[in-house]
Amino acid sequence: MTGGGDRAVMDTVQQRLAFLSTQPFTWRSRPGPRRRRRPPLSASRATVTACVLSPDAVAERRVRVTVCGGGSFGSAMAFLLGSNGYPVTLLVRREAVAECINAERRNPRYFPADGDIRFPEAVRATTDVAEALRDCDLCVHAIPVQSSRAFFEQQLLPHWRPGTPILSTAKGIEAGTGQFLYEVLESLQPSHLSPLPTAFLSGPSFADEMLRQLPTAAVVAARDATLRRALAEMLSSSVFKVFRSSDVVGVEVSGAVKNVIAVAAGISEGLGLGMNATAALVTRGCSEMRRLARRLGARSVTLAGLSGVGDTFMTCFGAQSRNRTFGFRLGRGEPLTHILETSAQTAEGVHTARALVRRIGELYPGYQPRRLEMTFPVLLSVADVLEGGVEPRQRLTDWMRMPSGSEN
Ligand SMILES: NC(=O)C1=CN([C@@H]2O[C@H](COP(=O)(O)OP(=O)(O)OC[C@H]3O[C@@H](n4cnc5c(N)ncnc54)[C@H](O)[C@@H]3O)[C@@H](O)[C@H]2O)C=CC1
Ligand SMILES: O=C(CO)COP(=O)(O)O
Repeated sequence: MTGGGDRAVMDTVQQRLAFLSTQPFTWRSRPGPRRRRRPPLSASRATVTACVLSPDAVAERRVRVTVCGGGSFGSAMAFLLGSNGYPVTLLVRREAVAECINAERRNPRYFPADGDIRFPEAVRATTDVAEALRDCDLCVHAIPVQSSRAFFEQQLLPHWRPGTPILSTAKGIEAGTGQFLYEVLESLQPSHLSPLPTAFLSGPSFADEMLRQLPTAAVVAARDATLRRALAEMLSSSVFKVFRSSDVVGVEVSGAVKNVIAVAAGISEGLGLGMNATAALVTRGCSEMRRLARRLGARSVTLAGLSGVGDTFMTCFGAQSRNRTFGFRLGRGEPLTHILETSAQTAEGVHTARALVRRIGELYPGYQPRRLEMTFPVLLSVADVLEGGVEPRQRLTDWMRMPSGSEN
């Protein structure tokens, strides 16, 4: 900026900034047309319970946490909450894993043997579910979706103290029922006990990066404002930034659907179709995610947030994503059964893609199959490919030939 006009502009800007810095900041909402907020469908049906995590207990680190599931994300959650000073019990399935965690402070399967990552002293492990849940004030659920209902019914609920909040981190749809995990939890509301206070954590958060204490941001969704505030405070640290949301449906639907889009992105890369095709699939997949989630009552802003496009971008383009890797191997021509047999960890998108076919059919009852295919081409194509009925490349060719109207 050298001209006199530019200098005048700069002077004005500086004067304005100097003026503003002397004024107390007050937020005034701009008058505008009144918007009617539509509550998420199931929010209106849900019972909101009082939060049992008192601000004092949170601030004084007195909340006793039990993390169910000693896989990669359960370990990352135990590490995060233990590092934040809360006493954590990690419920694992194998005695040898519990012993290694207690003796060496590392999970033998997920912590590099030669690395220096160690659980803080606040974390201890057990295989005994009764012991793990006995004095628990907060239960963090990190077990894959397909095993969740059986775990809740057979292990968690018999030992659950009424009122103890459950924070779910699993992302997917139950194959047998077509239910998202928030719906599974709603369906389990024990009538003889007080309702389950539930919350959901989602967002772009690879477990491995959390263990290496790399900066991560996520969103915690709950219908109870006190619960989400307490959880956000417990989880937040200098490397873990937590946003809050009341849109449980949006956070849960996007967290599940992004795994299917990641399988599509992986297939595209495995086929060597190039970044143009992959970016197009991911973008259109996000439109389908938005359409489906809105149908279920989600808010658009959630789908544009961390659990929506944020996690979708990371999972679709991050090399360590298991869903993307699954799709990549499929695109390279490996048989599905072989990939399933040799995948050590959970790729939730596989079951979720198949369950979505049923769920989409239920949500759009008047639609003919062809119309559904035009409405959800990416999501339904992944299911078709996984069912083995169609070659991935053929599906993409079909999609390219479909009429494309306005972008929405
Ligand atoms: N790994 C990651 O970066 C992230 C994973 N998630 C979600 O967290 C959930 C769990 O994923 P991961 O920990 O990555 O999977 P994982 O495959 O690493 O581990 C799953 C763990 O669950 C345990 N498990 C399975 N069935 C069980 C049962 N019936 N009872 C007790 N334990 C059981 C297994 O023993 C295993 O330790 C998934 O829904 C995933 O989408 C969410 C965010 C990030
Ligand atoms: O959900 C995840 C990170 O947010 C993990 O994705 P993957 O299960 O594809 O590895």
